[in-house]
Amino acid sequence: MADLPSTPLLDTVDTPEDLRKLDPKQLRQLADELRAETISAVGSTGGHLGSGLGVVELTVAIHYVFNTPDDRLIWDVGHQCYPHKILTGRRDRIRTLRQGGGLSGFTKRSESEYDPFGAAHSSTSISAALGFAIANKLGDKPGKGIAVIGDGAMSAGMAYEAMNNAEAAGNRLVVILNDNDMSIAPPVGGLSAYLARMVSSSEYLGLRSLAKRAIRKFSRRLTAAAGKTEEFARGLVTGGTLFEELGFYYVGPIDGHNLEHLIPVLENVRDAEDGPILVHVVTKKGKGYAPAEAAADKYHGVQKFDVITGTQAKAPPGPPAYQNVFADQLIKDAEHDPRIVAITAAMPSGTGVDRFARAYPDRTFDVGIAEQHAVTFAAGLAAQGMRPFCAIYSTFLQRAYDQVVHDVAIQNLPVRFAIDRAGLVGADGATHAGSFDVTYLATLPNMVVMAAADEAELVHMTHTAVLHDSGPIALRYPRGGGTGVALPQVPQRLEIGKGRIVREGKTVAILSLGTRLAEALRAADTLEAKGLSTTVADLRFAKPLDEELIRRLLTTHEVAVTIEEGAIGGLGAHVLTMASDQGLIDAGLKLRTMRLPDLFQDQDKPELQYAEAGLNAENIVDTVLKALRYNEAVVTDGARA
Ligand SMILES: Cc1ncc(C[n+]2csc(CCOP(=O)(O)OP(=O)(O)O)c2C)c(N)n1
Ligand SMILES: CC(=O)[C@@H](O)[C@H](O)COP(=O)(O)O
Ligand SMILES: [Mg+2]
Repeated sequence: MADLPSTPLLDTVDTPEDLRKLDPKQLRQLADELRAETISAVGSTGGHLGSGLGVVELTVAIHYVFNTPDDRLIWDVGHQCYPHKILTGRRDRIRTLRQGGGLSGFTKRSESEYDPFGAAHSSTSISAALGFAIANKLGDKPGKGIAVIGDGAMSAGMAYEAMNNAEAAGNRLVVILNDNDMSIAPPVGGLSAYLARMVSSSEYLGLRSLAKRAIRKFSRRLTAAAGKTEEFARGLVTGGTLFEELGFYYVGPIDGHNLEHLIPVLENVRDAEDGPILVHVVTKKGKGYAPAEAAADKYHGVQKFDVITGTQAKAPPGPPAYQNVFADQLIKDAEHDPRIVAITAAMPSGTGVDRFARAYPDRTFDVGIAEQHAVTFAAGLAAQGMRPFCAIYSTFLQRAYDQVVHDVAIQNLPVRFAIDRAGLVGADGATHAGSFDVTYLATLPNMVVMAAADEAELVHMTHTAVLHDSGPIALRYPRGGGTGVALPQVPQRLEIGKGRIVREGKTVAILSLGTRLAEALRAADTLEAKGLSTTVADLRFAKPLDEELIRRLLTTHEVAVTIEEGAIGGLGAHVLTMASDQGLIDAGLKLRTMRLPDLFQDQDKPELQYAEAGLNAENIVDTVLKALRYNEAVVTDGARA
C-alpha cells in the first residue's frame, strides 16, 4: 500500500464543528491535506475522483460558513462527495468506499446526518433543497437548503423545473452552480455554451460599481457586508442572467479554488435577507492532481491507481465490453443504412456511442443529461422515418418512462432502446442497478423486449433491432465484458418472439432470459449429475413471449424454472400469467420464478451481488430440488424422495 499522506491539520478535524474552530488562514492547508487524503483513498479503492478534487475548496468553504447539518447540504449526483465524507465523520471508513459493506460512493441518508438526501441520479438537488427550505420555513426551524449542482447536471429539465418554483423559499435556498466545463465527457449544448460565455466575458467589478449593483440586487445588510470586501466585489458579474430571469439573485462567476474569495462571498450569501441566490463557482475537474488534470475525462471514474504516477490498474485482457459489441455492430449496419442514428444522454463512452460518433459524427447526438428529451427526440426522428437508437443505461431510462409510454409506445413508433447496464452493476450499488427495465417495458403494448445471453446474441439483437420497423424494440445487456464467445461474422435477424433451446432434456426445464444463461447451463450439469435430465432454453424475448416453446416446455417437463436479471414483474411474471391463463399449471406442473429480490441491494462485486440475490447455478439447483421435494442424499442415489 502506498504511504498515507501527512495530514496533521486534517487529523484534528473529525466534523464540521471542528473545522469551524479553525482560523481562516488555516483553511488553505486543510484543503491541501483534504485533497491529498481524497487522492490517497481513491487510489486504493477506485471510484469517482475528478469531480471530488474539483470541489475540495468548496467543500471546506461551505462547511466553514454554513451551519451544517442544520443547513441542509445536498450534493447533486453525489459523486463529488468524498471530501465531504472525510470532513463529516467518515474518514475512518473512507478506504471502504464502494466496497461491499463499505461507504457508498454517493450521499446516503443512512450513513450520516450530514447527508440529508441520497443521490446518484443527477439534477435532483435543487428540488430537494427547496423541499428542505420550505419545510423549515413552514416549521419555523433554522436551516437553509443548499444545493451544489454541476454544469452537466444543470442541463437536465428537473433543475429548471425546480428553479421555476423556487421563489417561495426566499433566502432559505442557495444554489451553488459548480461549473467545471465538464460532464463525464465534454459538455454539450446551448447551456454549456452560455456558461462558457459568462465565464469568459466576465470582468471583476470595482468596489464602486459593485456597491451600485448590490444596492439594486440585495438587501441593505448584504450590501453593507459586501462593501467591506474587495473579494466579494470580484464575485459579481454585470448584466442579467438566465438565472435572474428565473427569479434568482445571481452571484458570480467566482474562482472556486480561491478560499479568500469563496469564504466572504458565501458569508454574504449566508447573511442575505433576500433570495433565492445562485452562486456561480468556476472550478477545474481533477484540480490539484496532475494526472487527473491532464486526462481527457479528468479522471471522472477511475480504477485503483498508483498515487505517484497516476497509473490505473488495468483490467486483465478479456472479451470485449458489451457496449462496444453493440456499437461495433451498429456501425456496421449504419454503413448500409443512412437512417440509423445514435443518441446518448451524456454517456458517450459508457454506452459505446463514442465509437459510433467517431464513425458517424453527423449521425450521433449527445443531448446532455436529458433522458426524457432523448426519448421524445428519438420518437420524433422515428416518426419522420429514421431508425434511432437511444442508448441509455437501464437505471437512467427510468427517468423517461412517461416518454417511453406516451411518446413511443402508444404511437407505436420504432424507437430502438439499447439498454446498457441491465442487471446488477457492482460498485455503484442500488441507485445504478438495472433491475426494473424488463418489468417496466414488457408491460407495455407494442413493445418488444430482448435480453442478450452473451455478446454473440447482442450482435444478432442489434441487427434485429435495426430491421424492426413496426414498433418500439428494446435490447438489454449488462455492464462489463462478455463471455468470450466468438462473434458472428454474419448477424442474424432473429424472429421476433422466438427463443432457442440450448440444451435438451426431459425432466427439468430452465427458462433463462439474459446472461444468467451461463449459470443455467452450470446448474443443468449439476442436475444431470443427480439424474435429472435438464432442458435449458434461452428465451431471448421477454415480450412477446415464445408461447409455443414455453407451452411445450411446461407441458413436457416436471419442473420449470424461469431465471432473469431483473425484478419481480419481469419474465417470471409473464410466464406465470401465461401458464395460468392457459391452464398449464392446473395439472400439477411445478413452476418457479427466480429473479432479483424485493430489496435495494448495496454495492459489492457483481458476482457477490448475484450470490446474495440467489441467482447462481447453486440456487437454481436448490430451487429445482426443493420443487421436486428431492432429498439430496436420495437424489444422488438416483431415487425419488
Ligand atoms: C439522470 C442521470 N443521467 C446520467 C448520469 C450519469 N452521470 C453521472 S455524473 C455525470 C456528469 C455530471 O456532470 P456535472 O454535473 O458537471 O458534474 P462533474 O462531474 O463535472 O463534477 C453524469 C452524466 C446520472 N448520474 N444521472
Ligand atoms: C456517477 C455516475 O452516474 C456515473 O459516473 C456512473 O458511475 C458510471 O457508471 P459506469 O462505470 O457503469 O459507466
Ligand atoms: Mg461539470
